[in-house]
Amino acid sequence: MGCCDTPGLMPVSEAITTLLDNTTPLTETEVVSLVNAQNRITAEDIRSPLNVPPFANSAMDGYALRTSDLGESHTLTLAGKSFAGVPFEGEWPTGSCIRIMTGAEVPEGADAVIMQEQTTVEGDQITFTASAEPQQNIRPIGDDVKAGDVVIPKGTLLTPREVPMLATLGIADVTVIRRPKVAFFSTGDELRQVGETLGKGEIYDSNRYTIRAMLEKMHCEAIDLGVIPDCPNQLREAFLKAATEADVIVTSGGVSVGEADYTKDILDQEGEVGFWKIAIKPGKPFAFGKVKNALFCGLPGNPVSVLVTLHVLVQPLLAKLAGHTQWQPSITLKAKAETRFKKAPGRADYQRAIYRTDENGDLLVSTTGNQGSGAFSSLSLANCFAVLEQSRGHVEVGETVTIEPFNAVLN
Ligand SMILES: Nc1nc2c(c(=O)[nH]1)N[C@H]1C(S)=C(S)[C@@H](COP(=O)(O)OP(=O)(O)OC[C@H]3O[C@@H](n4cnc5c(N)ncnc54)[C@H](O)[C@@H]3O)O[C@H]1N2
Ligand code: MOO
Repeated sequence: MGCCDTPGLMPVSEAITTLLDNTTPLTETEVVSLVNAQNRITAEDIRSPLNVPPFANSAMDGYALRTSDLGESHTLTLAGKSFAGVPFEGEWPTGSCIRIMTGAEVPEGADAVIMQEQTTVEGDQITFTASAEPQQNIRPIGDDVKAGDVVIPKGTLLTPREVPMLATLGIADVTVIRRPKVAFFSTGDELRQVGETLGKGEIYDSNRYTIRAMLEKMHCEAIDLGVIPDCPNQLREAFLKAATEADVIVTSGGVSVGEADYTKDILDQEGEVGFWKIAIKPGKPFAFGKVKNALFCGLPGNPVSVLVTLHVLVQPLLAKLAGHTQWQPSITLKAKAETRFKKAPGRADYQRAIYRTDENGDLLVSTTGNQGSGAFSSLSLANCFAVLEQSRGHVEVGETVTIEPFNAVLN
């Protein structure tokens, strides 16, 4: 145990390492058409079947010529036209030039294109008002991609930065890794569905909405098993059903030490507990383990704890399971505190905060208010987490704070 560790609580970095060490990437693949390939992960290196561009073409509307033909007069005779899709074919004599459009194939022998703004035209006599460097305004064959190059490596998430690239290569079908199946349920006798009327002591089940929304943003197949009451037998059944249907089980609630907190006991009975309790706030009683072949992530019931533990702990696990090899945690930046941040040493706090750039370009960060584990309203005001290190106490105005801008999953 290091100097700043808290007895019984695993440091966040160690918890993430353990989660990843227990996660084996999926290997089953499926073929999807390119229109359905967004948000999928490539199962193999994708090599280009062609050069891009596939032929030398013009970057400008103008005239293709041989620079050696530009004599003292700078005037050449028009000998033909090359349009995108309708290239010039045939011979063009010395001393002539070819009208060419952007994207059109450069005629054999031409070594430059002069843009039409740098010409005067009289009948078929084209006078060039600027000189030309060899290869000027010509996009050579294979300038962007060479045939046979690996364009998209295995394990890449296909986004608007990759899908059009595959279209450019003429690739209609993509072999991708199957999506992780994640079964989830909430636990608690107090939980009602939205649309129902609340009785005494009851609240709405919001955690399943958090879990579903984040799983979908993480491109998983989300299997909603509903709300399970605080009843050991029903919980046991839900555990076993989830384990047969999914690669990962995510639950909310019942992982603390209360008399109706059965989740960890059932994990212990039906599977194995990997670890329990992390030095994180919110999210301390997070439980990790296995039920049959499924990984198990037991999130604490408090609504902000659910979002934070999904983000900090479950997200890396799912990225690895999904076979996403380039996945990185969100970037962190340093910002100056504009407000005080209340904190007790002992756990790493993920506080809801808002950062901005001041007139000097410096990053500033302030709290969005109530940091209680159930206070969800301060989340929608926030654009980042203020990540306050485990050993740290209160942060005073002017001190430096590590911030983690919300990534695509939370935006
Ligand atoms: N004696 C101790 N008590 C508590 C400890 C502790 O160490 N010793 N830890 C506290 C911490 S930290 C957390 S976090 C919570 C986690 O408890 P559970 O995971 O057992 O969660 P529940 O008790 O079931 O619920 C906590 C809270 O969240 C509400 N909740 C639960 N599910 C939902 C849902 N689906 N949607 C909305 N809200 C939900 C629930 O009503 C409770 O208010 O334990 C502390 N206690
Ligand atoms: O860890 Mo709990 O999530 O602080 O409230």
